[in-house]
Amino acid sequence: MSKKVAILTSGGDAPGMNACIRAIVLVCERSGFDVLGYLHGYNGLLKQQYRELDARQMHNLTQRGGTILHSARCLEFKTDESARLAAANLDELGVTTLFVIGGDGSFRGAQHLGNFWDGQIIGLPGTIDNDIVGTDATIGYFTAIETAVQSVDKVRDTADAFERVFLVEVMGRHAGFLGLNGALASASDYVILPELFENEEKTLKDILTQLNERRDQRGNVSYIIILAENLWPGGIADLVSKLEQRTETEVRPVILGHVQRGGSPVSQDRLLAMKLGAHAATLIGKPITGIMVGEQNGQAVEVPLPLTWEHSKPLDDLSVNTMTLLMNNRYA
Ligand SMILES: Nc1ncnc2c1ncn2[C@@H]1O[C@H](COP(=O)(O)OP(=O)(O)O)[C@@H](O)[C@H]1O
Ligand SMILES: O=P(O)(O)OC[C@H]1O[C@](O)(COP(=O)(O)O)[C@@H](O)[C@@H]1O
Repeated sequence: MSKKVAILTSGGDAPGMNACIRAIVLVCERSGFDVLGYLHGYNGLLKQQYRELDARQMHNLTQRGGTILHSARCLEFKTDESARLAAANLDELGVTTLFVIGGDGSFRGAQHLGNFWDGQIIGLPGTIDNDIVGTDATIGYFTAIETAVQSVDKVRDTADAFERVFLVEVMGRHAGFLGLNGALASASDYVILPELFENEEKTLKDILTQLNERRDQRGNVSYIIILAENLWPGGIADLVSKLEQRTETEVRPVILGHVQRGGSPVSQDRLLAMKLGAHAATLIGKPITGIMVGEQNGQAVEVPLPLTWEHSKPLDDLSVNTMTLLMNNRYA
């Protein structure tokens, strides 16, 4: 009997998930394995909702954003009862390997399932947040930076025309990777990130000092602040109003939101997705389970799932130092 493997995508979708599905399916097909795709994350696993996947369906897929398997959050999957049901459903279909493409929450779900299922479980890091330890980057992160940068470039045009202050909110849940690199690559003026945030007063003072210095030296200037979501205590509207009071000028907010999750994946995400997906498929049937396949320094690595979430992934020093030199601590 030929081996049967399954794939699901879970949590926040990320550009490149389709390229990863394709890589897994193509390698499986070469090896003569059957592949099915569960729909809507862990929901599909609980409801036995799936479709069969073969190489023909993978045509023209790499460049598509989103995920053909759909994604979802599934709170009930946290219960033991759900994990037992999922295990029974996998066994009923004869699935022996499950690939979970998602973020740290999805990996917790995979680990939970592993407590009740004897099959092989392999995670692949798919999230725009890049907040997964054990891999240099996650699938979707580069595209999200690109989208943020293109959006800020456009904001800059109108900000320049009016010499206005803009506050742009980016995603990232609790991680500043997207904010930091989006801010740097768009040559923004100031960035507020969860990892570096001290308090409201200090942040407001820093911004005021920098903006006033700029205005003293150059007259009216445009000024763009990048704000990571879920960070400012009173939300973006509160920061806008505090900045308007203190700068005595209009401040306009822009919330980039889910736009950052969409779009055709950039090459870096396609390549990462293909490399990780293809490598993961070569592990089928080997005595290794409960791991994430990641990339570190150009090498594929296999990392035990708990290590991917036990600690927060730190921002890299080079990016932070560059930001300090060119953005937050540059007054002229
Ligand atoms: N502790 C957990 N136990 C079981 N399942 C979990 C756990 N944490 C998350 N999940 C599952 O993973 C899904 C995605 O997690 P979430 O944190 O929303 O997204 P992401 O995987 O992108 O981080 C959840 O909706 C749930 O189905
Ligand atoms: O789509 P939702 O449920 O509103 O979730 C928004 C969150 O999902 C993300 O886009 C991706 O996060 P995850 O990959 O951890 O799901 C976060 O940046 C954002 O905070």
